[in-house]
Order: sequence, then structure tokens, then C-alpha cells
Amino acid sequence: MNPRTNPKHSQKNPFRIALAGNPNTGKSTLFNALTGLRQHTGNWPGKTVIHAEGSYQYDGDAYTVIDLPGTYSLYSNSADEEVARDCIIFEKPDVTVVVLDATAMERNMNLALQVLEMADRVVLCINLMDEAKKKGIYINEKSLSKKLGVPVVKTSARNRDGLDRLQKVIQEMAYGRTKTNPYRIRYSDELEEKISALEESVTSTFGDRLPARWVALRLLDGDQSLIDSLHQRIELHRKEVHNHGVDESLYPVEA
Ligand SMILES: Nc1nc2c(ncn2[C@@H]2O[C@H](COP(=O)(O)OP(=O)(O)OP(=O)(O)O)[C@@H](O)[C@H]2O)c(=O)[nH]1
Ligand SMILES: [Mg+2]
Repeated sequence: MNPRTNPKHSQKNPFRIALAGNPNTGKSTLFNALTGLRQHTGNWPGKTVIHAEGSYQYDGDAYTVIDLPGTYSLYSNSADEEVARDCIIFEKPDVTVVVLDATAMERNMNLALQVLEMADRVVLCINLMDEAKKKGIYINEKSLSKKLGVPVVKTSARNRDGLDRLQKVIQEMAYGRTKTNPYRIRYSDELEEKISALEESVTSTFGDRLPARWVALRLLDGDQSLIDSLHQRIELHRKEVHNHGVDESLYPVEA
């Protein structure tokens, strides 16, 4: 369950929803449709460069939406990827919505699988369904949802099709009423052994504040940017505790 005791009408404590996905999948169009704002959209990749926030009301609750830059991966290859990665693992949104292009599912699935490794509260939003229909592409969302272990919703954000259902699915997940079982890739036995060993060290250092398996995978890959980010956060936390004796639960990383 979501930790908040009385989330209804909690305007000061909105649910936080992040929109992640490949460039050009319609994240900002969806963001604008949900929030009524005017994030810049257009038919070329890389328009959203820093994360933008907006809000909407649904069924008496307030939601903050974070429009992340479009990325093909979250492996810290660029500033955009770091922004998206840090949001998902450190800020821990109540729900991460991965927006996919229905006409390019295979390419888009790479990022979706990465997000499924990083978070439990994930919704897949298959957007540009109008384009897919024109091209005769059929997507079986029930079977996809079963295979990937998270809800799948089809939308055409430009026409506002499917937005009601998406908001309902987000609400259910934000309240912790949706059980997910995110698909995690299984590697060779040898690699899995190393992942497990590293996962234990990650958990003993960070508790359940970070997705241990995902951090272990990135450490095995030698992700220096993630290591730097972890160091920075530990250092920041140490300083805060030293200066103000702040509540540890406010910070994602233990000293
Ligand atoms: N036909 C159709 N076009 C859409 C839909 N959603 C978005 N688009 C168009 O797709 C293009 C890209 O949309 P954006 O919302 O800017 O995409 P984005 O994911 O924010 O892109 P980045 O910020 O680069 O990651 C724009 O031309 C939109 O009008 C949809 O459901 N159907
Ligand atoms: Mg955008």
C-alpha cells in the first residue's frame, strides 16, 4: 500500500508520475493532454531536454507528472539518460509510465525492459495506436501484460484516446492496489551467481532504497556515472545529517 494515510484530496502531497520512453513516442503530447500544459512537442527526437513537471486531478486526487527526456537506454551514456535514470531510482515516482511507439514495439521494448529491472510500479502505455492501426499492426495488450507482469494500456495521446483508462490504471497503481511482477531477464548461471553476490552487498549498504538487482547489473557493467551518483548522494546525506541531524527516511541513501 502507498504509505500516505489519507491520500484523498491530499493536494499538498500529490502522487508523482514519471513519463519515460524513447524519443518521439508522444510523452510530451501525453503530458500536455494530462496536465493542460504546453510542453514543446514535435516530430523530431530530443525535444525534451530537462525534465518538466505539471499536474492534474483525477477522482479527487492530485497527481504531479514528470515529463522525462526521451532516451534509448538508461545506461548513463548522456545527460538525458542520467536525468531519466536518477528520477526513476532516486526520486522513486509512485508510478513510472513507459510510453512506447506502437509502430516500433521491438525497438521500444529495450528501454521498457530496463525500466522493469529498475522499478516495480510500472505501467506500459502503448501510444500512437492510431498510426499502428493505419499500418495494420495489432497489439495483444493482454498477452503482453501477462508476459511482462505489469499493466499495459493503449492510447492515442494526440486524440486523447485511452487517457481515461490510463488515468484509472495509474490511480490503482498509485494506491498500491495493483500487484505487479515485472519481467526480469535471466542471465547465465555464472552471471546470475555474480549478480546475487553483488545484490547482497548492495542491499546491505543501501537497504531497500535502491533496486539492488539493477544496481548490481550496472556495477558489473562498470557504470562509472552511476557509481559517481551513488557517491554524491552518500556524501550529501552525510553532510545533511551532520549539519541538521535530518530525518534519515527523507534520503534515499544511507551514510
Ligand atoms: N498520430 C499520432 N501522433 C502522435 C501521438 N502522440 C504524439 N504524436 C506526435 O508524435 C510526435 C512526437 O511527440 P512528442 O510528444 O513530442 O514526443 P516525445 O516522446 O515527447 O519526444 P522527446 O521529447 O523527443 O522524447 C509529435 O509530432 C506528436 O504530435 C498519437 O497518439 N498519434
Ligand atoms: Mg518530449
